[in-house]
Amino acid sequence: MKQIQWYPGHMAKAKRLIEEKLKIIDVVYELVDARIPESSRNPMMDEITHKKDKILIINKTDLADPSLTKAWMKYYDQEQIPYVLCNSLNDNITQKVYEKTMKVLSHLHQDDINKGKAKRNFKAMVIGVPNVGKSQFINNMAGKNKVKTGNMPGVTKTQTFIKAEHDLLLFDNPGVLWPRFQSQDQAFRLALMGTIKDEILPLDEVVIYGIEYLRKHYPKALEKRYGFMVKDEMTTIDIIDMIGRKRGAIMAGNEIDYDRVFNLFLYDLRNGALGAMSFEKPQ
Ligand SMILES: Nc1nc2c(ncn2[C@@H]2O[C@H](COP(=O)(O)OP(=O)(O)OP(=O)(O)O)[C@@H](O)[C@H]2O)c(=O)[nH]1
Repeated sequence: MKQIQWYPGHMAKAKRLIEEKLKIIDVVYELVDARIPESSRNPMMDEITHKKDKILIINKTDLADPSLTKAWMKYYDQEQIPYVLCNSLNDNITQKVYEKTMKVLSHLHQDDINKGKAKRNFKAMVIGVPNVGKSQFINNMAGKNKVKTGNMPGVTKTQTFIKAEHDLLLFDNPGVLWPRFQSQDQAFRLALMGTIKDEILPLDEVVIYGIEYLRKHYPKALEKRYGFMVKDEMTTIDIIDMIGRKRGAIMAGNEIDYDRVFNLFLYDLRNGALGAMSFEKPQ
């Protein structure tokens, strides 16, 4: 596979906007996808946020493999990186995010007390690569449906400032950063999760990568979802063909409609229809 160069023009602008806003914020919520926690981090995060306090928000935990999530918790504990596990879609996350924020910012709180200042409302900013759930997280924290969400990379556009519960102040325009491509695996993982646009990598290669990964790590998931036995002698293409036949993705002449198979497989994978699974484990 050729080296992927991906640094869209608007990302340079996004970086500048983030740096501008950071001047007045107290803490960065760095959102990542629990299924690929490291691959969905941005390589320039530390450079952009300098010494700002950061909390890693490990989002979409409902879609991730619980045993691998445990391994990541151990890893981040060892690395002394403060984190919160979130399912922004269904859980009430405000309390735990608030508690972690107070813990991480206790030095600011103490400064205020020492200087005899009134308790301030901490200001937070959400930053993350596309499609990790930044808008959903903010909606959840805000307690009302204010931000538009969608399963398409790059939908977050509007800009306002909102008051979340517990008097936390949150920019409702999250900082969108580009993901990194340091290896082929990383690029494929990001493509599988819908973090990069489907046009960036060849869709057939992404789907083949996904099916081979599932076959190795979660073979039962394929069988359960599509209703056929994955036999040892089957090639990846055989599996794709079987999914097509089982799901009726057939064109005239009894040919498999590969575009439909690719799209339905990726839809299933990204939305948890194949079960909770993760695509990366700590090194
Ligand atoms: N299952 C599950 N889905 C989630 C969670 N958080 C967000 N989503 C879904 O993931 C998709 C992307 O969420 P968004 O909030 O639009 O993501 P974003 O990071 O703001 O995306 P961009 O605008 O592309 O930067 C949407 O379909 C959300 O409903 C979660 O914790 N669990």
